[in-house]
Amino acid sequence: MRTNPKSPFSHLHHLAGLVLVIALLLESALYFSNLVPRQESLIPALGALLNSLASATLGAGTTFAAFASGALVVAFILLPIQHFYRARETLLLRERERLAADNAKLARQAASDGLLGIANRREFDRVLKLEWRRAARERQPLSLLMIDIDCFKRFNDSYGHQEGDACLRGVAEVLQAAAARPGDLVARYGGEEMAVLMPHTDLEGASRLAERIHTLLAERRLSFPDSPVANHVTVSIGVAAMLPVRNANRAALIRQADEGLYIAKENGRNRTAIVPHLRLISTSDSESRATGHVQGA
Ligand SMILES: Nc1nc2c(ncn2[C@@H]2O[C@H](COP(=O)(O)OP(=O)(O)OP(=O)(O)O)[C@@H](O)[C@H]2O)c(=O)[nH]1
Repeated sequence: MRTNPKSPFSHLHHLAGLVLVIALLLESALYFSNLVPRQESLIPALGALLNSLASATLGAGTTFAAFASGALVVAFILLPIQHFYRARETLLLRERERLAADNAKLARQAASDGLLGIANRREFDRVLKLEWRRAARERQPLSLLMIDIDCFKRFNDSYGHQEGDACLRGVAEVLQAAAARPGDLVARYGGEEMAVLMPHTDLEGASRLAERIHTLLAERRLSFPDSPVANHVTVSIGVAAMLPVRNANRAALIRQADEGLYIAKENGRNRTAIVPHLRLISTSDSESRATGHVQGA
């Protein structure tokens, strides 16, 4: 059926349709472009605009028609679209949170030893590098304990590798209980050798921690009747401390603690050997030798 082009109702129809289409396009465009926060719907504002436009130009009857068609558009087009995008947004947010949690878990796994649950060698190297630089910046001492289970080969030979693994876990737990400061790092350095890195700690503080490890281990009494040292699991510990200098060779700290460990083993095991050099170390003197000072446990 053809409509009379001069009929005011026909103009009203076109105008209302045009306004509604523009409203719909505007709402969608704003949604897609992120120009307004998505929590703030424009729908009430657009409804009010439609109403005032219609009543100003066309009178009460047509106001109702505009309001009714606007309400239909809102109910059947705009609200479902809004609902769809909000649901999608929630889904994306959850997915992002899940990915962040997965990434954190993967990073933790990559940094820790699968058997002992303490930091692995890679993480130790990473943290040593960072702490060395920080200590140089803050002119603070950095200490290191190198810890080795005594006669562990005999332990494995006597009780088997599974018991050996349990023993390693027990020692790692003792180290974690002893190194209680938030900055301390307990790591598996390799095989049955573990390390504790202590920022802001001098030789005296590090030696106290070494003694605490011997005491806690004796209290824990991890059974080792075949040990030639004691009838429980014991460790030997090398202690070193330095005042690092940026760009200096941090391997010197490891070398010094290793030297202490060697001396502790040589002197009968189940003891601590302190390499007593709290000194500024530079690239040139990093090769110089440390002399060992032995302390019984
Ligand atoms: N069960 C178990 N054993 C390990 C692991 N890593 C290294 N070992 C064992 O640790 C033992 C280390 O032995 P050695 O280096 O000879 O030293 P030790 O017997 O502890 O003697 P001292 O260090 O001189 O007291 C070896 O038998 C390794 O097989 C591990 O993850 N699990």
